[in-house]
Amino acid sequence: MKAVHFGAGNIGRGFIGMILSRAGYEVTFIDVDAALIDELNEKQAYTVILADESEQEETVSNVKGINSMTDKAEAVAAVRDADIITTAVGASILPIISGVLAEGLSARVEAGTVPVNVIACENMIGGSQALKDHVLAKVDASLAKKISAQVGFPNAAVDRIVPNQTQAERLTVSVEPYFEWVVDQSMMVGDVPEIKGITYVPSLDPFIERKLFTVNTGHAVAAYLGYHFGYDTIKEAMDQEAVVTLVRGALKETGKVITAQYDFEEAEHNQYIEKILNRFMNPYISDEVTRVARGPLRKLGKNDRLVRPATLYYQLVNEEPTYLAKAIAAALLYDYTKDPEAEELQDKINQHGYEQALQDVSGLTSESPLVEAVLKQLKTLQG
Ligand SMILES: NC(=O)C1=CN([C@@H]2O[C@H](COP(=O)(O)OP(=O)(O)OC[C@H]3O[C@@H](n4cnc5c(N)ncnc54)[C@H](O)[C@@H]3O)[C@@H](O)[C@H]2O)C=CC1
Ligand SMILES: O=P(O)(O)OC[C@H]1O[C@](O)(CO)[C@@H](O)[C@@H]1O
Repeated sequence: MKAVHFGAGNIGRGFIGMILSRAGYEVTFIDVDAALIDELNEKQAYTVILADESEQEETVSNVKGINSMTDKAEAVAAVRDADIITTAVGASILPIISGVLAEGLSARVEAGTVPVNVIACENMIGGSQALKDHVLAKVDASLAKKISAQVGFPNAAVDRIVPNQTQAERLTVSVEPYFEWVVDQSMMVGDVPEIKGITYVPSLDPFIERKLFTVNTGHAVAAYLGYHFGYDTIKEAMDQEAVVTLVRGALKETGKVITAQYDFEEAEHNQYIEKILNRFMNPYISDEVTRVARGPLRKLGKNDRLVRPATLYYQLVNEEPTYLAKAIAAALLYDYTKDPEAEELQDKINQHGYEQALQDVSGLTSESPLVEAVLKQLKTLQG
């Protein structure tokens, strides 16, 4: 059985590749990082270490790599012949990988082979569907019809904290013990592969929103406020009672939105929140605030982890989401110069001011009460 995974980075090696290899797949990583691909091909295995007191090590074997920059034809052929295809490249890279996917899937459906599923494992709502849209936009109408019939793009939620790595051995990756991979079965085609570690559900909405608006919202709040208060890592930020109070406050707000919409019990959801706060405090993980805060333009987007739950809070709870508004204000202050999106955000703010910049990146209009709430919180943060 052959798996093709786009993105041999932290989550690609530390989570998705590991699960697929454990399930008996030969895993081919497609990436653009030449040195990483060379090393994967040389060693054909790598180590995953659990970030807890056990420091348990697992060898992930039966893996290889293809550099899609230099060996595009090989990447296309791997897609054509795969039994399952996954991605973890970052939301903004999905349009870029859709070219190789479109060519490989076109060759596949023309040859009339068995159906296949493509699962985007990115932190976003509707990731696989978005990837499908990019792929279909690259082929003619007849191929689009065949691909739609023979290729499933089931949306997924993936949860495991894998920080940037500082291992001496480049391929080695340290990961938190916890993981969850949930896939929307209703969007799949053909036989559903039995893969230990994947949970198939009839509808993904409750799971992706619970995950994105708890794990990712909470992490983003800790990162933007942590950065604002001068901390380097999530752990350092979460060692401050004041930061924990702000993160917990934001998660209580998103919790109200989640339990108002979906069938999660409030008490059970509160336990989920506390478990996640503990994961952020894992002393065996050193996670830079700048990794978790990366891409503030994306993270301030209309459907992303901060603005969407804050907007829903007005609609479903009918109150002002003060903690989320503070986190959005902190995101607007995020000026890390090595992050191109932070640079672009600060340029926008310098040119047009906070209010206009917020509206531009979030799609909120001047009538939205959230804009005023954020500006109010901005003043408190700026002292
Ligand atoms: N690190 C984490 O804890 C988690 C990350 N995710 C999601 O997984 C995705 C990847 O995140 P990370 O693994 O942390 O990032 P990463 O930066 O470690 O890995 C991304 C990989 O994609 C590769 N890449 C870039 N452009 C490419 C292209 N055109 N074709 C093929 N590969 C390309 C990069 O070279 C890199 O190896 C993101 O969407 C993230 O939100 C989801 C859950 C957890
Ligand atoms: O990958 P993104 O969406 O930029 O954000 C970083 C996120 O990745 C994670 O490490 C895993 O989901 C989160 O903890 C964090 O919110």
